[in-house]
Amino acid sequence: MSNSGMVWVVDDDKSIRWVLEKALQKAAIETRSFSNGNVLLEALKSEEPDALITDIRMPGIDGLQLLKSVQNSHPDLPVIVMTAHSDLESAVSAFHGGAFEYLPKPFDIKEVVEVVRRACEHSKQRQESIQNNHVVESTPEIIGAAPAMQEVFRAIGRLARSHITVMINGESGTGKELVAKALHRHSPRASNPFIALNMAAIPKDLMESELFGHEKGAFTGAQARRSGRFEQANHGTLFLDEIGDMPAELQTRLLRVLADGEFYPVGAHSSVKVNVRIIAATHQNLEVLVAQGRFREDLFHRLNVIRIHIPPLRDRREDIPLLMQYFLSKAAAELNTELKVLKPDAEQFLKALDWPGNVRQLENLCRWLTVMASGREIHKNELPPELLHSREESGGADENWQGVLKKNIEYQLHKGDQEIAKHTIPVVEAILIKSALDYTGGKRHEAAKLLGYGRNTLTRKIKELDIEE
Ligand SMILES: Nc1ncnc2c1ncn2[C@@H]1O[C@H](COP(=O)(O)OP(=O)(O)OP(=O)(O)O)[C@@H](O)[C@H]1O
Repeated sequence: MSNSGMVWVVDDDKSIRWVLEKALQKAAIETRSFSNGNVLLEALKSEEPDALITDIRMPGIDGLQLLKSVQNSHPDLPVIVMTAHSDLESAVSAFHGGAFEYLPKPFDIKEVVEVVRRACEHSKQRQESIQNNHVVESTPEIIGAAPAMQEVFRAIGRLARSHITVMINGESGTGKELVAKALHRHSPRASNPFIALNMAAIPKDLMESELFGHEKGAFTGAQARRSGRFEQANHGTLFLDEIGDMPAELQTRLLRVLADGEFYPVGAHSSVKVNVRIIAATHQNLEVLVAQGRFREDLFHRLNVIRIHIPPLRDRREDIPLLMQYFLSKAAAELNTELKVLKPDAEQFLKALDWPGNVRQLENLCRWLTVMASGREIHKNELPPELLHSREESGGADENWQGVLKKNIEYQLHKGDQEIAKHTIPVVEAILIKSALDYTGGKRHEAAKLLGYGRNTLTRKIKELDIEE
């Protein structure tokens, strides 16, 4: 089995198999495809992937039968079930049949990669914990030298040994879950479960039973009693990601559970008591949601006891090289290949990008580079084309004056201009002096000091360059 993750895909539709293969390979995940479930079940007798993606509707053995069969033979193998959106019934069955995740069609490729990666991670953690003979929560390091990250670390330290509710704010991929795990690990609950649930990833109809569990027969497909995440997190921590996506009725239920410490699973007649620490996270501005009447104010206040803000990556660019080094060595170890090294031109370029997907996007890029870059050293021109272009499209180069200057010089060269330095340097120098004079309100003495020129030099240059004051 590969270290990076091996996923088996079963779908009778060749084009879907092709799309999935391409997307997963690009994300450095190995794939093997099957056009029907029986062949896959046969292959499972001799080999085991990290995760399985199956369609629901297929000729021969269908997705749900396959799920059932795999559950019997390989109960710990994560199965991801794809289904058309209209098929809610089957989605409910899939979820409660024990599918790791359900993916509504038409699916978003990014989402597929994300879910598969999570499934592989899940598999790996389980294998590690089996090897170590006890359940271990993997303890990834949190990298961050930027002052804002140091502030986050201080907050984790100050909150250690506490049971207090925490709200984590930050864009997607900034590391909210990582911080939540760190809070858990440094709490008195560390030896009890950390359970994460992403409100944005679960179909609304399934959320209630996912959180609170259900009794046998509570609804179609509920063949047995199932404990909810609250119960699973008893004495531990429940991480509620994307809390802003929680529907109104559930907000009310959650508030009641937080107040009473007990709840009724769906279809149950007796209540369950739990002791759970809540850590909530969101990329949204909950105050705005409250003002719009989309989030309960009383629940907001209950959750918003302590707030930790994780800044987007573009606001802590100094961490980009550190994170890249960390992820490149992690990817090299995982993939059992040589460590790739970024050359300064590539690093400079990456440091200046905006990273809308934050740390997660950076991590994915490092995996991609580890697999795709041909040599040990990575130059700028070996970066994925979409990254190189994103900069041009967003006009990002304009924010970078060296880039603009470079383009201008290239243009002059192209035109066949002569004595380019002689023309360019005075222009740059004039901008330098003019800005300093504007800044000091025309005080030459101060401007000279700020620029590092002698007073006389500045006077001479003002004259030579014909700068108006
Ligand atoms: N400071 C960091 N150091 C090392 N790894 C990090 C850091 N921040 C994030 N990561 C990694 O980046 C990935 C995304 O982080 P995480 O899942 O915690 O983000 P998130 O904010 O919870 O995202 P989302 O809101 O989309 O769920 C994870 O693999 C995580 O381990």
